[in-house]
Amino acid sequence: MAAAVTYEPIKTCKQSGARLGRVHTPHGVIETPAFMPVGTQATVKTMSPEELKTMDAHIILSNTYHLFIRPGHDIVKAAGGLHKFMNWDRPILTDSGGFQVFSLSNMRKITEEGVQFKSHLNGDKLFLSPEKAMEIQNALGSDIMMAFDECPPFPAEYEYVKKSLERTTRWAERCLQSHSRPNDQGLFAIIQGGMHEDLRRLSAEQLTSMDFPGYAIGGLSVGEPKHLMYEVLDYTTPLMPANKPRYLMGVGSPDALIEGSIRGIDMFDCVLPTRIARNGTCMTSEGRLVIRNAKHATDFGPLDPKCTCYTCKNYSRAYIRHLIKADETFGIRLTTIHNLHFLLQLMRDVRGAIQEDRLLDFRDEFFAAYGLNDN
Ligand SMILES: CC(C)(C)OC(=O)NCc1c[nH]c2nc(N)[nH]c(=O)c12
Repeated sequence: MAAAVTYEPIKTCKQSGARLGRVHTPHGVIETPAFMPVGTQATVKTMSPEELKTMDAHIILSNTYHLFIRPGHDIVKAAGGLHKFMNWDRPILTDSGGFQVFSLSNMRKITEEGVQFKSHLNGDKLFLSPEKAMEIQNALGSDIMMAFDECPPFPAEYEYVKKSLERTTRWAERCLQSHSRPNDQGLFAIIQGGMHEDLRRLSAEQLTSMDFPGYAIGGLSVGEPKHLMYEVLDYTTPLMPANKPRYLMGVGSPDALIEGSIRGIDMFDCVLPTRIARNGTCMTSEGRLVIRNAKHATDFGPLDPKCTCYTCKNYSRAYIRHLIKADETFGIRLTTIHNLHFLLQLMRDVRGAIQEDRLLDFRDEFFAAYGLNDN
């Protein structure tokens, strides 16, 4: 049966305190710090598993809430689980659905028991709870499962955030109890607490006392200024066990991936690269490039001269601009391949810089070329 999910520390960067590691899972190893492409509905939009392997993605993310409402976790289970269903034999992390319910569903009622809400697809009345979220994730068979939490809105009242994190802790306890895998294999808890140091500390202490295999920081990248996110990381990551994976949820942009790695984060996920690709915005070593811009109409060079991805090796800005303007599907496949490769390559470079004890120098070099205020 499935092995546990364990963290193997490899090295700490002498210059920055960032760390190199490996997360071992039943479906393989993840070199960290790592970026996880998001495949919300059992596909990283427009990408085949082979293309994801070509760009060396080690793990992808999928969503409990989305697969629960469509096609239904019973169908995925009948297919042999999510790996088989989507033909991906490397690690999968599933988010627990709590966050999606709070961000997607308009009508919802939160009680101690769980969350009543309406499907954003057809308005059906639905209910998610810690037990239901674990039932769904165990049916999907993901390697890493997230506890069912509440991500409070930003900004939020101190008292609301406090009550919310305490319920999130009680929900995490219930996830542990209802997890069908022995010794909570692969179940990560999510530290909440908003932008308040004492509440982040309270959430971390309550959750680390339950000894989960891994810990995430939720409730960030919710609209707060970047410096505030980094401040929360400065005092929250040291509260997380050094011998367990640290996952910063919903992050992020190139600068946030570097700054988060410097603060000891091991895993990141964000829809940014795939989402902006669909409107033709590309991340390049000189900053963002909006391919629809007329100046690219006769530019027969690659999106990024420094990039080695399939798109940059074979197609020009002029051609990609044409496809995007013509709303040709191949166009967003090419921009998606490039953006995902760009972030996966960035993480390879971050790991290389940690290996050479020079991550702060790397950050300065990257920002000088990319532009400080990317988001
Ligand atoms: C607005 C975006 C999505 C960029 O970030 C966040 O909301 N960041 C927080 C976040 C992302 N995914 C989560 N999953 C869960 N269970 N809990 C969370 O708090 C989060």
